[in-house]
Amino acid sequence: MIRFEHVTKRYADGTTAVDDLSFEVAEGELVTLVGPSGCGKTTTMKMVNRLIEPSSGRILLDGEDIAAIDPVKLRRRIGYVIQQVGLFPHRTVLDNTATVPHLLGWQRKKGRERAAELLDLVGLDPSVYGDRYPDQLSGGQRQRVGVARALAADPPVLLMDEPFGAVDPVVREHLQNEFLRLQSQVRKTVLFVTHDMEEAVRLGDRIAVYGQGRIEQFDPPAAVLGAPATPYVADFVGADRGLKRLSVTPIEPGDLEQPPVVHLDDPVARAAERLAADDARWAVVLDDSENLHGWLSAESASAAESGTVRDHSRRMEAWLPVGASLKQAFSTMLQHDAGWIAVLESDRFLGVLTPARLHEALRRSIDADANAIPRSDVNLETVADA
Ligand SMILES: Nc1ncnc2c1ncn2[C@@H]1O[C@H](COP(=O)(O)OP(=O)(O)OP(=O)(O)O)[C@@H](O)[C@H]1O
Repeated sequence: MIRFEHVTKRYADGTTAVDDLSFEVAEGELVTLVGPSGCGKTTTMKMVNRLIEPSSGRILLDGEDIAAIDPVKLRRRIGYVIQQVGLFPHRTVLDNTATVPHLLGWQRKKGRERAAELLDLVGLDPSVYGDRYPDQLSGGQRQRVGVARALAADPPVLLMDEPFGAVDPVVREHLQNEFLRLQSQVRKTVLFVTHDMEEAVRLGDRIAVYGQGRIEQFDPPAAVLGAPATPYVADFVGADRGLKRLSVTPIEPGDLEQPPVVHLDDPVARAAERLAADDARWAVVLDDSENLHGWLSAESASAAESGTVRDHSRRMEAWLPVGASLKQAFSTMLQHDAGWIAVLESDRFLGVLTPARLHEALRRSIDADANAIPRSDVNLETVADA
């Protein structure tokens, strides 16, 4: 979709901002460009919509050399979101969002309808926010309007230059999650500039890690974290990359522990025997449809004199779908102050993740990436401590 072929940008003062860059971004892919200040990320991005012209090399959009496309027409195919959102202060949120449809000559009504639809999509109720002016919004809300505006004419490509850089970390994480949800619906081809590795890892299908004017590594997040291509990348990714990996490592069925399982209508005495036989401290409780209900402790089962599991079990709120990240698992454990969480596929109970299993999964994933083998093939005995 976007292809850089040996692109170099040398500014008039002799600064080489980008040096012989070649890479390709597939349709519907989100690539994050990450690197220290001044390494050429913004220059790379601005060459795509011809705000900056390359000194040599060429850039293709859908196979077409962009040098041959009229810049104004080109920019209509490319949404652009920047940190200083650049909303028009004297226009309402709705009118700001409809800017591009308006420039494209859409009828006013159609443009405003589309704008309202997009505000809704980015989580701003148009009937509440549509008639406000930009200075009547929070920073996070203004960023959302910026994203809605960039999407208004439904461009296939989005360029985003530190779009969430100016908001506090909590709002930022919220915007990132919303943006991921949005992207799963609209599937744009996205170049996303950030200098925050955590953001690059959370959002990118692939990450381009920049050194001075060059890409040092161009890989999916797990590979960048697990197998940094050069000492520079390892250094940039940081010593806490094990921690960052949590957000890109999914829970797999092989990570789970299988405690005893009992059912709601089982006599509690039988459940107690089962727990004693397995020498287990607790059992998972399922209902008739094999859906998770909660748990039963060995202590309350053996103390019970009569009744069914239903009478002595407790509900379990801490669960996640298989495929959720280890970071979500960790955070769910903390939130519920739980020593384990249930992992489900649709509604079906698959097993439980404990802190020890979580740590094992993390160690396995590091070794799997370093040796390019599946996680299930990793022999933990031979894995060095993460
Ligand atoms: N108009 C210009 N003239 C001369 N040098 C420039 C110009 N614009 C950018 N540069 C230089 O080119 C290099 C790359 O700049 P660029 O803005 O692409 O970096 P960046 O990675 O986006 O940095 P940041 O994260 O700080 O925005 C820097 O050394 C910068 O000083």
